[in-house]
Amino acid sequence: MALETVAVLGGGAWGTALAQAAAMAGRKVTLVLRNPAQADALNATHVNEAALPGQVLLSNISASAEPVPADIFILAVPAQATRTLLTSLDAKLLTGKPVVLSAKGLETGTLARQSEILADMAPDAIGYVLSGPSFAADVAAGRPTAVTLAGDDASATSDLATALAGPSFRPYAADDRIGVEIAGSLKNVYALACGAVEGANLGASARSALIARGYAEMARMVHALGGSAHTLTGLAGLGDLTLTCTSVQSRNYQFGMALGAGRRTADILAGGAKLAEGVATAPVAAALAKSLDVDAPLVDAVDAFVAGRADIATIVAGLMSRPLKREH
Ligand SMILES: NC(=O)C1=CN([C@@H]2O[C@H](COP(=O)(O)OP(=O)(O)OC[C@H]3O[C@@H](n4cnc5c(N)ncnc54)[C@H](OP(=O)(O)O)[C@@H]3O)[C@@H](O)[C@H]2O)C=CC1
Ligand SMILES: O=C(CO)COP(=O)(O)O
Repeated sequence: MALETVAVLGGGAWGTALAQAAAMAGRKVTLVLRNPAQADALNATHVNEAALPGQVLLSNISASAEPVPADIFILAVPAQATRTLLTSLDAKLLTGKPVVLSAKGLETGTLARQSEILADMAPDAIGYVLSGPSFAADVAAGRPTAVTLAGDDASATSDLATALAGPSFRPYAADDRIGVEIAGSLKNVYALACGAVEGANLGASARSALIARGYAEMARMVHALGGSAHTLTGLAGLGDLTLTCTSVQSRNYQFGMALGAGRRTADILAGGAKLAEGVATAPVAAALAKSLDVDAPLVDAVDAFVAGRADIATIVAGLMSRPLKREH
């Protein structure tokens, strides 16, 4: 199958960075933005100023306000917008094509993973998920980055990884889409918690405890959904969990810091906060855990905290007074 041309649907920070990564890999890339004026400006300046200010994009990237045919599609809109985006597309465009899902979140209402949304909306597309420790600014600037790319067919996934790999962008092929998607979605929820720990001055020890117990919770969830907990030892699991839960560059971490400092979710959102996927995913993950009968006290705590149902002192007291148990 030809893997020469790439259409990236969604022109925010991540879509722009993935367009740059694909261009560095030698592909001919179209970045599809929904705003025609933004597409025109990008074609004129080779900068997507709204998404990655000042970052010059390679000349083999052009922008379009209309979807175009391509050998590879990459979807890079927020998790809650993926279904809307797919609704607006002619599904025939995606028939038989690799479609790389790069959003990290679970859908409100349906509890669906991104690949489940794709299967629902474009069943003839071939779904892959891409996730891992990768800030858009790093990828676009050509700083070394490694991610997981998971698909059902090992040989096709390796071919796709090869088509997207460049000198600074290294996708590792994998086969557990469930594990990769749950890891990418839940790490944002735990990053909110870790940011809150920093915002409330609860200490680095508490943050590391959250990371480790969050990892255990993720593993229970992945196992219950039929994925492999082993996936979590990789880039999409441990790699991204560590990055997002310890870095003030993370938007989820920043949002958590604001919450931990005493601000309310509605006020932070009203103040024009950047996208923090964990805010929408926390209640979905809590509902999913409940539906699977998985013990997920941290997801439940973040859900309650973000929704304003409990303050941080009450949440910490609740978590610390849970019955003692064996670690594994
Ligand atoms: N930024 C990062 O470092 C990384 C992000 N991700 C993930 O990528 C996803 C997107 O994040 P990111 O790009 O950073 O977010 P941004 O907020 O930077 O951009 C989101 C983009 O999606 C567009 N969009 C929203 N709804 C639609 C729609 N219905 N149709 C078409 N376009 C739409 C927006 O368009 P408009 O500007 O017109 O509103 C905007 O360009 C998230 O799930 C995130 O977790 C993953 C790894 C790294
Ligand atoms: O997913 C990311 C890095 O891997 C980006 O995290 P934030 O969305 O929290 O900035």
